[in-house]
Amino acid sequence: MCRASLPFSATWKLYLERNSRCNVFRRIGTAGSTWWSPQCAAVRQGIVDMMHRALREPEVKSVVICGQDGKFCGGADIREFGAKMSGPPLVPMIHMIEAAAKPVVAAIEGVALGGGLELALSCHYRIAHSKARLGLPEVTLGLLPGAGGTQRLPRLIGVPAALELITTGRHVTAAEALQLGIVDEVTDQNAVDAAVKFAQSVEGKSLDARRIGTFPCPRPPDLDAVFEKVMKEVRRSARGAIAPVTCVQAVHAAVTLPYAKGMERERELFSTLFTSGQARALQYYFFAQRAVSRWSTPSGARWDTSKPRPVRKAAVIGLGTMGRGISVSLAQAGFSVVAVETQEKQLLEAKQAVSGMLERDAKRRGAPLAHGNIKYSCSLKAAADVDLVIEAVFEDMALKKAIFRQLSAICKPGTFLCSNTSALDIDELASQTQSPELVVGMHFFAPAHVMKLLEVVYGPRSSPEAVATAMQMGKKIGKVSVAVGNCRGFVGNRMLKPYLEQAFFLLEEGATPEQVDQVLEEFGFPMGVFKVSDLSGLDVGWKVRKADGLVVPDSTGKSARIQGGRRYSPLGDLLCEQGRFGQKTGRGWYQYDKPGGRVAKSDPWLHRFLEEYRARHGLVARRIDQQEVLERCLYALINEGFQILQDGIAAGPEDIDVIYVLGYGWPRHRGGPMFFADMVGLDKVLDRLERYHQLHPDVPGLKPCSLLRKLAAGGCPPIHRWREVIQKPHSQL
Ligand SMILES: CCCCCC/C=C/CC(=O)SCCNC(=O)CCNC(=O)[C@H](O)C(C)(C)COP(=O)(O)OP(=O)(O)OC[C@H]1O[C@@H](n2cnc3c(N)ncnc32)[C@H](O)[C@@H]1OP(=O)(O)O
Repeated sequence: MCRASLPFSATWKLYLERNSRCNVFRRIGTAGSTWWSPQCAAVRQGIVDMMHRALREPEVKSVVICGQDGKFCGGADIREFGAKMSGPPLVPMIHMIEAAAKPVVAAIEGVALGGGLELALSCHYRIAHSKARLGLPEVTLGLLPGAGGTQRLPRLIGVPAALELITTGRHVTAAEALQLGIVDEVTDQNAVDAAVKFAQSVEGKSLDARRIGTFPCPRPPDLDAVFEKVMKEVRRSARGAIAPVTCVQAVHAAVTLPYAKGMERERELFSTLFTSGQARALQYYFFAQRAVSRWSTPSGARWDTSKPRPVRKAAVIGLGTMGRGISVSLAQAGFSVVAVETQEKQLLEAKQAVSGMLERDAKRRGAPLAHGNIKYSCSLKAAADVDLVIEAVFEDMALKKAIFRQLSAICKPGTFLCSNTSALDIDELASQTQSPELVVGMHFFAPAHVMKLLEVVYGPRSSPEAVATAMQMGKKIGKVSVAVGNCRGFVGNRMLKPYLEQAFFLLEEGATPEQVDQVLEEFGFPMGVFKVSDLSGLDVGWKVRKADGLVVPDSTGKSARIQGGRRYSPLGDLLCEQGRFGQKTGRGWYQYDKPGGRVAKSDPWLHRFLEEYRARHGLVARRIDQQEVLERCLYALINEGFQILQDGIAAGPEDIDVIYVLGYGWPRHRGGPMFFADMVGLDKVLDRLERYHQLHPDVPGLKPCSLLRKLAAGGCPPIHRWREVIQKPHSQL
């Protein structure tokens, strides 16, 4: 089967030059798809057979390998990794190509990624189209380039550049590939024609200096120091991911071992990664990120049946931190933006800040400045003729409602009205407007021009067209958009609540912020929960809790630890009462050298405060081990994830996992919270939650959700089968 419509599934053609004088080429082999599938075996078989013929037939003087439909090769078909490999193995095939006595030229159009680039590196010459992209992205899938990539690339472009490309998986443009020395020529014309011409020009020339496997690997004079430094940096940024570290080991082998031994080492290291849970998690995540674009809602609205409306001009209302970031994102993507802030002074400040952000970004990306795309105004009336509005004012329902009422009167009919609220009821906002079907949430994450995630929140009255338009708009501004239902906190912030709650309870029971944070950081989060709270500001949650009536003393005048029959920890409120709002005040769960300081230091005051708090409430501190910290925080969060699936707020586990990886720092190599639950075992998660709930019956967040029970009772089906078990509730959408 030919899957030529998929960019990764390049179909191979092998052109052999029959007669260089009259420039006639005969297509002698075509096979579909990628390395691992049956078709892929056919591809390799095709290449091996044709190479044998090309080498045998005296009239053939050179060979050009190219893809079909303008794509060289995106590498292996990830879905086939589990299958048994058949057909000729890849590594002997690339050795055969490299050893060929006639010149073999790779004509690279579209992409040459992973195994695709490794094949190209085995050719004697590489000619790329100017729009092609090349890279070894295996590390992002939990692997390393296992067909000689870690041995050939450092020989070709040097150790530092190869390490950078292999440990990050970064794709490079053809121009950069030329500069690095990965390709020999770049053309704006037809790359296959150019490669054929090139092949003719090198016929009969010696290939001794063209076989990368025979090159000595450049050896930095201070080899040990170089690798030690790189390893330290890679370990730090990998946050527990094993593939980047293993990639460094493989490149080290290229420098320290002869080629054949280096290849053996590459294979051994590849095998350890190939069967690892991290590779499974990263490959799951690869597809999850693509699956979220195929959104659906409980009422049956879907990505493929709902048409978005074109948006050319958009307004952003409120130019605080979020509004500024959103304006920058829209302007950079070419939208015409009206940025509104009602106070003149704030408008001026925002204008300066936005201009600075646009300038820095243009410089970083080498892109043109997008200043001209933004007009500033103090009046909501400036939004009269826009196609879509994103309201990003302070998180206050009364204020937002007033704005939605005004917008509904001011904007032309059909304008979509969106809110960047992170938790408030979208339907309540919609009820203020004449056309509630045009209202959806567009929840950005700070900093909005950097973070890739967008939660698109549909209310019960949002039209499929409004959801589709917001989803498409997200895509246009480079976000990964996930459609979610309307409830307090939507998906991300709703799951955060039980997680935070557990962290507070653990402090009450004897843990310290340092201990909890260390466990979470060792798990792979860039920052523990208390450091994140200090960064975002403790006062934000305090205001919400006050508005919810939670910040009240009990009958003895102490802060209440039970609210509505549920356990409640007032620790965060008590810190705020002391003016400790986190980094901004220089004090929070940690201390900082000054207000706005970034480096968290342990604070003896906080430890004394916790001891006094426990004494006041008759709590006896106990030793809490790492496992309990991790399980209580993560399983409470995961349990809420199951509840969200059960309530139909997220359509599938992939939506939750993408939100957590992109929005909340969940380590990618652990796939996301729902994938992690699947890896741990649903029965084990259930068992531990039951145990913790028995010990803490006044914490509803620890009571296992019925969907989790159902899945466990059903034999713990793998994650890709959960959707079959999730019952879709009825909705009016
Ligand atoms: C000793 C043993 C030696 C073994 C050595 C051989 C091993 C080789 C390892 C590899 O080659 S690993 C694979 C390396 N390649 C990649 O990681 C490429 C991943 N894909 C991409 O970067 C992009 O998809 C693309 C190719 C640049 C195209 O991007 P575009 O934005 O145009 O399209 P997408 O939406 O991303 O993808 C379209 C469609 O295709 C599916 N897909 C893409 N790549 C793969 C793949 N490698 N395997 C399977 N499926 C792939 C993607 O999921 C989309 O389909 P969907 O149905 O919408 O999900």
